[in-house]
Amino acid sequence: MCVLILVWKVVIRCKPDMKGTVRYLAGIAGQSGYGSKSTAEQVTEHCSSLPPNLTAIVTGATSGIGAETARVLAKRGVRIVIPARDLRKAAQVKENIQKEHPKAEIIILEIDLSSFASIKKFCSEFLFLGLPLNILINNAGKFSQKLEFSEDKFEMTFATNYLGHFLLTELLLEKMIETATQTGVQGRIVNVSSVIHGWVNKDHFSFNRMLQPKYYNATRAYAQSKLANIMHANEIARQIKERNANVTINAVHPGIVKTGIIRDHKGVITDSLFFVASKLLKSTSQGASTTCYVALNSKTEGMSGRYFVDCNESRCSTLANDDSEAHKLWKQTRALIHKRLRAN
Ligand SMILES: NC(=O)c1ccc[n+]([C@@H]2O[C@H](COP(=O)([O-])OP(=O)(O)OC[C@H]3O[C@@H](n4cnc5c(N)ncnc54)[C@H](O)[C@@H]3O)[C@@H](O)[C@H]2O)c1
Repeated sequence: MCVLILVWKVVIRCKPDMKGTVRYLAGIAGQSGYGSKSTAEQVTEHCSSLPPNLTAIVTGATSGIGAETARVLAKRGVRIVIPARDLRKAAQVKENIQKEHPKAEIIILEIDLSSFASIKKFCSEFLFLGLPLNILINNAGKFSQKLEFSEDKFEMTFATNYLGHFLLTELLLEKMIETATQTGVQGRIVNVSSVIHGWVNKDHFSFNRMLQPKYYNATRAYAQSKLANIMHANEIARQIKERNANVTINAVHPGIVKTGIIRDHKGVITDSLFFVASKLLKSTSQGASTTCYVALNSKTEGMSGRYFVDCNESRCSTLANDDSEAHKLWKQTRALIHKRLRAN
């Protein structure tokens, strides 16, 4: 019974379109030819002759979906930059990838995405290397069980998942546009969101309350940050289009994947329930497929400001699709971050 409720909550309630739900549960491929069972390797199979010297930054690549994304992109010949808090874990990921692909070029740099100062330092260090930047995967994610505040005094889940990636994208966007202009290769940004963004309605979407909530609800904070990830992608896509630049930005839901973030979500999933429910979850390779599809597959070239699930374009919530709300959120976020940076 519990498992049925969990499936109902996570899969059915979160999926705005029933056709997508049926396709997901049955593992049927969608229009793209890929579906919920496709792996990251399968969706990048045709990418063996990519342009040389491609560089990707993959946040949160020390575990789960990010580690698999980094592995598969490296396998296709992309140079990988791993921004990591835990340098030992990053070194382990690098070693694992290079065991499989000895020629893989992996660079590790320190970052804490919940700290503006750390993000600025990472970006200066990366830009100092003089490398091109073709792909940015905003994948790192946090699901804080209790109310915690970041170094900059913002709620931790929102700070890590949204504010951090907002600043990272802002500081790297010009480099991506410059690389795309010089090489003629389209730059691609992927914001890893979640279907759970649909749980947030307009009443709960107050910027100030998200930064410093009075009554903390872990699931709501996570859902808000994931909604903000989609709105960020939509707004930046609009701005890039206005500039006529050759960079795309999209948001993805990776599926419900067997990773640390799900295991840590004890509020909904107890240990025994996790064991049963894990049989229904995607593997990390399936979980990384939509990110890799949007980051590398030729079928997504030129697509921007879209939302993908199971390697197919999908519908996101009405609020996530609201252009004026997205612009408002972008303005508020930018003002807040710059005020904080000036004060530091
Ligand atoms: N697993 C799922 O079912 C699921 C579903 C929907 C969305 N997602 C999203 O997928 C992404 C990847 O998560 P995952 O499932 O692989 O979980 P995970 O816990 O294995 O990976 C999260 C990664 O983010 C990194 N990270 C967290 N806080 C950080 C910080 N302050 N600075 C730098 N790095 C930080 C962690 O070190 C880790 O490498 C997340 O954005 C998550 O919200 C996951």
